[in-house]
Amino acid sequence: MTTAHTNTMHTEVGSLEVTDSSARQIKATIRDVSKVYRGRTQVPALDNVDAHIYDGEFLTIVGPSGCGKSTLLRMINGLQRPSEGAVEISKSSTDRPLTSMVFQDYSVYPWMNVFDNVSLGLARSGLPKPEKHSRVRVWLDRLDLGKFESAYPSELSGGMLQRVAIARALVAEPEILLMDEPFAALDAQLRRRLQEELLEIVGDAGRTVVFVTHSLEEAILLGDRVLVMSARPGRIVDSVDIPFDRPRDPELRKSPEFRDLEERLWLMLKEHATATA
Ligand SMILES: Nc1ncnc2c1ncn2[C@@H]1O[C@H](COP(=O)(O)OP(=O)(O)OP(=O)(O)O)[C@@H](O)[C@H]1O
Repeated sequence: MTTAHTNTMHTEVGSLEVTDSSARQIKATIRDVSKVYRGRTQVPALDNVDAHIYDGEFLTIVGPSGCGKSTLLRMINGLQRPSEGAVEISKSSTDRPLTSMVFQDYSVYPWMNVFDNVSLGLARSGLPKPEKHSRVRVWLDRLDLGKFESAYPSELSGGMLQRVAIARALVAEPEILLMDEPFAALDAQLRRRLQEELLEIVGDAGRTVVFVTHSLEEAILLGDRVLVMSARPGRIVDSVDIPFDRPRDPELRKSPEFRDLEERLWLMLKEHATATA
């Protein structure tokens, strides 16, 4: 059966499904989602993806190149429709957007200064101007951009541009923050710095985040749970809970438990690395 992407909104928090013993509330359900890109050739990108996103969790997604990770994020934020199946998001508030997305390529507007780029996140919020401005300033400070609010993108480094994109996504306080390899274009040092900043930002707030990455280390360091996908057409082959408490010290990456988990995920990826269509 072919069903359109719905982003169904259950407005009553009390109506949320609760399924497991730890009573995690489900924020979104990806129900039997398949996607075939139809052009001169047909590209099956996702095959019957079934998954929950829990309220307040930091979910990371890993999988071989081209397995449909970005496609899945685009289905969650409604940029694309599934060929089959549906994505349902439980909305808890009427004045927050369902999702905001951060991409790998910074996606900031070169003709707007930092302040205006971040303000765009609130363009449809309906908030009065003074409140908008104070919320923008909170996030500029939080992401170390306070001194650069009048600067233009051409004056900023890659790391700062990505901070602008993250601030713009966060200022909107989306129900789900979607991040598609947001640090992939940064050099190793900057990538670590931004990982650490993100750890601090999410550590205290119980935000719902879905984060796609090629880096298993990043997936474990940041995630509460890792979804492992197979090669194209992507399926979910496993969901692995990350057993480390928060706040997390980035030094955690050196521990034997961390390295064991990384090895386990690597073996899973290797097993499912070959495309089947
Ligand atoms: N608009 C499109 N039209 C046709 N094929 C597409 C389109 N977008 C993506 N694809 C194909 O669908 C498959 C999944 O792409 P997608 O970008 O979702 O994978 P990914 O896992 O995010 O890739 P990567 O790891 O390289 O970032 C790939 O084979 C890609 O070439």
